[in-house]
Amino acid sequence: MRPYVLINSAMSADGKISSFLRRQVRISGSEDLLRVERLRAESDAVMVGLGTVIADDPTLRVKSEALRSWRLERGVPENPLRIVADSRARTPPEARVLGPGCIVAVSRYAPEDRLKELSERCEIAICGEDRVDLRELLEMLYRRGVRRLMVEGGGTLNWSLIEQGLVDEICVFVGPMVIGGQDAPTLVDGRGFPENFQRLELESAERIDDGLLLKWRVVRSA
Ligand SMILES: NC(=O)C1=CN([C@@H]2O[C@H](COP(=O)(O)OP(=O)(O)OC[C@H]3O[C@@H](n4cnc5c(N)ncnc54)[C@H](O)[C@@H]3O)[C@@H](O)[C@H]2O)C=CC1
Ligand SMILES: Nc1nc(O)c(N)c(N[C@@H]2O[C@H](COP(=O)(O)O)[C@@H](O)[C@H]2O)n1
Repeated sequence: MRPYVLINSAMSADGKISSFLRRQVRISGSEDLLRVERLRAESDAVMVGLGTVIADDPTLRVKSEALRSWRLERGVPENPLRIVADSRARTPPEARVLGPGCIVAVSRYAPEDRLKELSERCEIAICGEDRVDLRELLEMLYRRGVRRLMVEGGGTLNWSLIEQGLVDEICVFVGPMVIGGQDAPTLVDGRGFPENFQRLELESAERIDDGLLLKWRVVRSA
């Protein structure tokens, strides 16, 4: 058993989630950022890949006091669990995502000295041999009570999850800009499908800020 997995992202009109500089680009408008906050607050856990931690240094916490109180009233911690997929335990010790409530998922290849240092700042979950085994990680999260997992990128982690059939829904805000560049990260990077592309079903399309919010359901092949 695994949690319901929702990928949320913001991309430019040409499908990029950042520029070739790989630094955070503000694509979402204020209304979309509020929506993202609500999605976080409604999730049991929020996950990113190491590339996003290094590029954006996200907190992955719920910033709105009202939404944190809303969670507490429901008997859950102020913030969802924060998960980082990081096979070799390279998360910088000063990363803002670390602290109580953060799990760094590593593989058995992660060096002992890195694990020792990181384990002072977060919980460590060992899943997989060479790379984090995402299915194993999701099953572990389910056993810990995670029923709804929000994934906030980036393109490499999104690809691995989609390739392995571990995603149920994709929400993407398409912002009013062109970023361009063949080396700029896109919503889904990795190797890509040569054929038998993952099919999606459009659930809704809504105009928000100066862009479009698209919600897609991932179609399971029979
Ligand atoms: N506009 C948006 O909504 C968002 C944009 N971004 C952007 O995306 C870029 C980062 O994306 P990426 O470099 O693709 O990094 P990523 O965030 O997808 O992390 C990839 C890394 O995760 C680790 N990992 C461990 N196990 C893995 C597995 N089984 N499969 C895949 N990765 C695994 C590896 O170290 C891998 O290099 C940044 O430029 C950031 O600004 C990131 C999140 C959201
Ligand atoms: N929804 C959305 N819109 C954008 O324009 C973005 N650049 C991102 N990036 C993601 O948001 C994370 C920021 O997290 P904190 O607010 O620091 O907790 C960042 O890491 C990306 O995952 N998202």
